Amino acid sequence: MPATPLTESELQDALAGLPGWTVREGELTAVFKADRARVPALYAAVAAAEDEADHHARVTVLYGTVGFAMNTHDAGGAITARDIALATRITALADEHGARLAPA
Ligand SMILES: C[C@H](O)[C@H](O)[C@H]1CNC2=NC(N)=NC(=O)C2=N1
Repeated sequence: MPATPLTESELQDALAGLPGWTVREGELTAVFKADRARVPALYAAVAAAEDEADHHARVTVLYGTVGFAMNTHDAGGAITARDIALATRITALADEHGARLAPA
């Protein structure tokens, strides 16, 4: 998958398909409310997806929430299709593990 920066309109189109994800300080970001007991399994599933994609998010685990943030270092920190693809996968895994988007 190319590490080509998305144009602004490409990014807006992609975000339209990723409810709850926003660009914050240059990173594609989302926060989910999660049952702490299910966080380890969610993280393991996300880690496997990251390794499969060779693309990694910064994962922040707080009491009751799990946050994900990423951009593409190989594209100088831009948001690329790799970020969108991983965010899409993370959203599905969060849903599978009972995690729900946290209110903004
Ligand atoms: C060598 C390896 O393929 C690269 O460093 C990968 C690893 N994971 C990555 N993760 C993220 N978020 N951005 C990258 O550019 C990236 N590059």
